[in-house]
Amino acid sequence: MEQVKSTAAFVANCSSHVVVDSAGIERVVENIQDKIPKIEWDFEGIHYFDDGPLTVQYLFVLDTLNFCFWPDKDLSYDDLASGLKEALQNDKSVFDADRLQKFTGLQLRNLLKWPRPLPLEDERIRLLHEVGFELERSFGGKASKLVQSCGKSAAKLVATIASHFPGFRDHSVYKGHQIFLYKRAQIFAADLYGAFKGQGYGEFNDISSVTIFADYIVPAMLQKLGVLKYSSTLASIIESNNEIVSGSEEEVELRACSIYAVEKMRDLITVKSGKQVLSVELDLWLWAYGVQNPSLPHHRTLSIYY
Ligand SMILES: Nc1nc2c(c(CN[C@H]3C=C[C@H](O)[C@@H]3O)cn2[C@@H]2O[C@H](COP(=O)(O)O)[C@@H](O)[C@H]2O)c(=O)[nH]1
Repeated sequence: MEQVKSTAAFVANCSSHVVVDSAGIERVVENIQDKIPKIEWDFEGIHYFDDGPLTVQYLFVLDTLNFCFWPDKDLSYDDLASGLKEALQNDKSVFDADRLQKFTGLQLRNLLKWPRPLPLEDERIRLLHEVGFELERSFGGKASKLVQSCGKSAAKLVATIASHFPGFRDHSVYKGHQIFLYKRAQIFAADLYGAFKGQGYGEFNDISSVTIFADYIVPAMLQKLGVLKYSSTLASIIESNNEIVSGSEEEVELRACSIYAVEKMRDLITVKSGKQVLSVELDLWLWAYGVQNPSLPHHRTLSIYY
């Protein structure tokens, strides 16, 4: 995760379309008075949880598909999390590695009770096949074995996922430099931490090294709070719902500056209060408020990473 932090800082330092405003960070930290509003993992009550390895399998499948809902204006992350939960409750073997490798678009759509093709449905299916195949080849078919192989290190988990599952390699090249954002791999570690309350499969000695998950909600929330400032061209692209190309300077800056800004916010909280906070906690607070503001304009990029 050091790579995520250092490359996000590189982008923030030579950014052209997005500025991280230190005064905005100061204001937010003052307003929350060093207390991040506490949001419970699964505050929505939509996730599967049974305290065992099947929950790990569920979360890995969930985060394999945890991207790009906005092209269908009625679809949201909640539909995915609750649809997969119901499917698992009805059939405990639905996410077995051999079955993941055979999923079709129509089956996934039916499973989620979605009446039309999902956004990037062919990519979702390709990624499910990849996950089923590699889980079977290297981890006895079980996401729980993948987690256990990482010895309570979230950093090792992210690195292991990125090395085994190409679909999780959330990298970009920006001004000639490779930038690491790892949204879905990191959120899997955070989901384990949140669901298992830091115990068992959710115990990580280095959870503080996880950054925020650079999606399309957190940047919008940071902009609303005055932490991110956009160039007038970028602001008008976002406000008019025009698409931003994956890998473009604008897109990488939106994501990387969000990571950098929240790391700065976290440092400032520590300086002001002496308290250590986790980026995972800041992320859940920002995200939960962001999704409760559906009118918040967010950037639109077709991407398998977020
Ligand atoms: N940064 C960040 N991004 C997150 C999540 C989550 C859900 N995390 C669960 C963990 C605990 C809670 O109980 C949550 O349920 C989804 N997303 C992203 O949001 C977008 C979906 O938006 P909309 O189209 O409006 O549904 C999409 O990019 C999706 O990948 C998060 O926590 N942090």
